Amino acid sequence: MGNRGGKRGRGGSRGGGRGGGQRSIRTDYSEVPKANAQYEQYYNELGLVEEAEREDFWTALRRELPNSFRFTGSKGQALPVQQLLKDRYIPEITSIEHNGELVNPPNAISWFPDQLAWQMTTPKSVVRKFPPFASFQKFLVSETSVGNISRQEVVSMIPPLLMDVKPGMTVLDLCAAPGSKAAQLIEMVHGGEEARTRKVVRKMKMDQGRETSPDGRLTEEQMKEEEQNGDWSDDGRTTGLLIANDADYKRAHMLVHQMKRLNSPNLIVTNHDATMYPSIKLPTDPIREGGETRNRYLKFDRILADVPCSGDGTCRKNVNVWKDWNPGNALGLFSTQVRILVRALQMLKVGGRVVYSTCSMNPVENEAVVATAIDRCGGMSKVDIIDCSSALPELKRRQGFNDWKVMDKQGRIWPSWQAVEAEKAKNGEEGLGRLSEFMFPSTKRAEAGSLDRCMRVYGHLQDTGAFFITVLEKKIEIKARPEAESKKPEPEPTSIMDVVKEIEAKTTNGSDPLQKIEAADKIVQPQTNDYAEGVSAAARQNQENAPSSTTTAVKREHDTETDAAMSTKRLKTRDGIEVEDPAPQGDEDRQVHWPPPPAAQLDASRPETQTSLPSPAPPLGENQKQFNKNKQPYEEPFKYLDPDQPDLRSIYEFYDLSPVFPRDRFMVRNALGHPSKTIYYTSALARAILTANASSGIKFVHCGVKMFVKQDVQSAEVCRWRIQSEGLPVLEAWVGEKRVVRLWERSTLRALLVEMFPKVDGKGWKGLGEIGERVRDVGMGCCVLRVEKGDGRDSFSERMVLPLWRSLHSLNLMLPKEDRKAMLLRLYNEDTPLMDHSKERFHDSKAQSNADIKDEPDAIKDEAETNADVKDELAVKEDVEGNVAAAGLGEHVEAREDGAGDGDVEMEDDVLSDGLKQEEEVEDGV
Ligand SMILES: C[S@@+](CC[C@H](N)C(=O)[O-])C[C@H]1O[C@@H](n2cnc3c(N)ncnc32)[C@H](O)[C@@H]1O
Repeated sequence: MGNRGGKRGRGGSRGGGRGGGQRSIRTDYSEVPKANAQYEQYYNELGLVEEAEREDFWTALRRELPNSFRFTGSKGQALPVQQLLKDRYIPEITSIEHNGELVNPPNAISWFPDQLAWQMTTPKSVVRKFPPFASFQKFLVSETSVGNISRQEVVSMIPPLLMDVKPGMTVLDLCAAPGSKAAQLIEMVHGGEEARTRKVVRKMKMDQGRETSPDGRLTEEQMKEEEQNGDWSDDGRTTGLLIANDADYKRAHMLVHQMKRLNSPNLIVTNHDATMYPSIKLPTDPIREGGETRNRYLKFDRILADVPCSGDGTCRKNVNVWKDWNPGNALGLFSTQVRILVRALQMLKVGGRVVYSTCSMNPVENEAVVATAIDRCGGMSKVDIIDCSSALPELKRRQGFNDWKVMDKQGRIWPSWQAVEAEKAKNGEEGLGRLSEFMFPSTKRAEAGSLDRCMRVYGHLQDTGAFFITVLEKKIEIKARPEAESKKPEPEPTSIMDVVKEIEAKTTNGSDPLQKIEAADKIVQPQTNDYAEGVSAAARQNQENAPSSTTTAVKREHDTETDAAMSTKRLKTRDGIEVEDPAPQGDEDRQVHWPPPPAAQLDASRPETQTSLPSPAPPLGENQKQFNKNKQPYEEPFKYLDPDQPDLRSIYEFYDLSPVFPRDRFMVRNALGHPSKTIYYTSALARAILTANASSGIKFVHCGVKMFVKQDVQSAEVCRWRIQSEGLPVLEAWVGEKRVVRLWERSTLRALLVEMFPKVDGKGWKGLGEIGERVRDVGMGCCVLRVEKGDGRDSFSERMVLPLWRSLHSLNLMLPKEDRKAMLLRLYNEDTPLMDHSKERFHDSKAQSNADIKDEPDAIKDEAETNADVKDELAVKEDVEGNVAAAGLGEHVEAREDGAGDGDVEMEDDVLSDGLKQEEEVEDGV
């Protein structure tokens, strides 16, 4: 069920739904009774599927969910991994017998592009435990941990596909944790990037006469043609952005963990309540510099609202749905879902798309939400439902409902709001309090008759979970009515001129009391507290149960942020009523979000310059942690380095970094802005956003790819900053030849993977084969190891780039151990133990000569540093746990005791890089 926070919502669950990390404890699926009278009665009476399909529908829902996974499409390296599945594991799996029958191998999902998504009928629980699957299971786990595979439920892959994301777009995922769809979205944002940047570099080298015969042989004309089609403005790097958000602090950090595998400099993670997601400021338009500065706000090309929901479509995986399903779950979430969708539509560009999705089958959480949100935004002339019936042609689906009934929390089923009102008048409100008019179909609303363009996917159609998806397009700028007004007829259109005329007509002599300006009411409707009793009750409950403890804090922060955003676009009438200044509406560079999110209470009396923004965290002493009023640790600020900063200059020089590579995107995360341990890199747009919103109160929890990490060195000539493997794909093409080592033979790489510190001094280099001489001469410090493609038997079919460290006596491939193991398995089908002879050598050398002993300890430290990521993850875990402890979230315990979902607790363990457990987290991707 959706993350409703409150007593049980934070980590607990009352259903099997999604939204709060709730998942069933690992229970034997077959042992759980799969019956729930209300669940079955409601959906049968609703006619969710036709009579003839009903049995198939319920039979599928009672069967354990098949296993599914997806290859990372944007990573060149993921494609050979996909090939490996076909060549090595499928033949292996087809020979396995389980329960006396041969196992069905994984099949590519027909409607997913490029055979990147796969499904197998054998449930995950069997693959995990049955010994003959051990090597396949190891493959899945290790490739998942390095980002080549994502374990994701099949139906969860649909919404991102329908978003039609193109590289260069700005995308927002409002409810993103644990991040399976966000991972899909960031892959799309990076689509084609690897090939583009390689082409740009090749062309540059050709222009400089350094490369005459490029592989790929792109002619000038071809380059020009491609340039017109792709995202080439930043030398082929994608200029797009994904902001992935989750209201739950702990889950936002899980999201970071999940997304980090994909190493994107174009990703920002935030931690806000999506119902009042703050407007994100952009840097002031340079054209206006020197003149009047006007605020600009980011609007998005694509937004995903994969909202918290009751999750009753996940009963094939979350067995608790059967036990816990009750109609109140959906009724209580309706209001939050509407608010999230309306806020998404407000932040969308005209012409942009919002995809609304749930894994619930209940029309109250689906069609009713879509209809209400469209209605609040002014109807279908403003927001249209896109007909996706011809998209993903092989995907079997059903149309959305134009008509439905609603089950109240006592299990009575109501055909219409009128029937509810009649019952209320006759017998009182008992059991009807949560119902609202907006949960029912209405022939009066503009969307009537169009809801069949919504998309429903059921379990029996292609052996999956169930999902609801709707694609909305914003036709023109909207002014969403606040909830309080939704029941009222739309006010007559009016303009600021009417207000001005009325003010003039009512000019007073100074002693008269100020009079009310009627025309202003048509622009700004006075807010009342409830727009429908039922909804307000649900809204109140949602407010109480708001996810995590962020809500109150966000509200304050957001109020002021919104205030600031609004201040330039509002006029104040003489009686103190604020009205909208229509002029800026037409002004293209002002991104106006109107009205403010419903919960934001604007304080009109506050002068524009005065804010109550959360004060930045005071400077911390080492190892000190400071907590905000919600007992969450302050996030370290994001500080960009001056391109001429001395550490950066030493980096440019040592690596002979091309001057073309941008130098103003390096960032550190500490209040002083000093490069002390790690230097990150972000895209230009991410930089613009982090800088423009540095003191806005927006809670940015992650941005940037680790590019350089500080390292002890053995000589003053060696750069103290080594290239981190995450950042290497972005940087490698721009590193000068003097720090590049090339490798062609499989056997050479194998030796570097197995032996952690092969010897290079003395005659040691001779044992390193083709790279021996080069590494002997390259000079100490970090280098780029380029693994090149070739045609021979001992050649590679894929190109790879890895960071290498040359120390005084040895070499070290700077990869975490999990990555080494994953590569050994992928490239050599080996589970060989890694060898580390450095300690023995260190002791030998210590016995022989003191002069030498500096080297190996440093090398050992290198390795420890190589695992800095693992350490960082532990730090995240500490933060997360600190937060949990500080906030006193006893709910986790309660959730465990009552046998409901303990997903969050389980997921924390995942952060410990325990491959098997990690797999569990990804499994949560619905
Ligand atoms: C269904 S899950 C999202 C799954 C995710 N899109 C994925 O594909 O992995 C819903 C998420 O919404 C978050 N959430 C709940 N209420 C929210 C709110 N008001 N604003 C933002 N996020 C919220 C929950 O913490 C939960 O992580």
